[in-house]
Amino acid sequence: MTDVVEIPIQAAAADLVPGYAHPGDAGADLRSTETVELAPGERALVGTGIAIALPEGYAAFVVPRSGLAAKHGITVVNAPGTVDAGYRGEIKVTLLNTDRERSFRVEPGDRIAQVIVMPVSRAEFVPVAELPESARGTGGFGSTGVSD
Ligand SMILES: O=c1ccn([C@H]2C[C@H](O)[C@@H](COP(=O)(O)OP(=O)(O)OP(=O)(O)O)O2)c(=O)[nH]1
Ligand SMILES: [Mg+2]
Repeated sequence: MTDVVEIPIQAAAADLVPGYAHPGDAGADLRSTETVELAPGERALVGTGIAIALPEGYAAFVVPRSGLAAKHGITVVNAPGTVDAGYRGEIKVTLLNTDRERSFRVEPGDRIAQVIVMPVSRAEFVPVAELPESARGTGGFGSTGVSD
């Protein structure tokens, strides 16, 4: 059993409290409080009816559900959406329908995305004249090859 982080939550209804489907799951599902019809290519900011108080040193990340993505082309525009520890507002999900032909309808109570709680470091960015060398150096964006 890994550490469990206790997170105070205010939920508009008890069934909106995010739940893990299985022991060991990283993502807890977020539910919609709204009815939304997403036309092909359309996006919407969808309420989840919850607000949380993350401990300092943690963040929560709003990410898509793979089933909605694979079957319906539903994703989260800004994935991973970042919920800061100090944020006390309602967590919202920027849902996007990437399907070119089919609309997607969200009903209240539907599981629209998931949230992952993680410890995060706070950085101090220190300007320097030279960065330390590394094996990768400045190579990126496909420098090791793209297709194989
Ligand atoms: O998917 C998301 C992403 C963010 N937020 C909330 C929590 C987060 O702490 C706040 C601000 O997010 P972010 O910093 O990504 O947005 P911004 O456009 O930079 O807004 P701000 O100027 O308020 O920081 O919005 C959500 O509810 N859902
Ligand atoms: Mg910001």
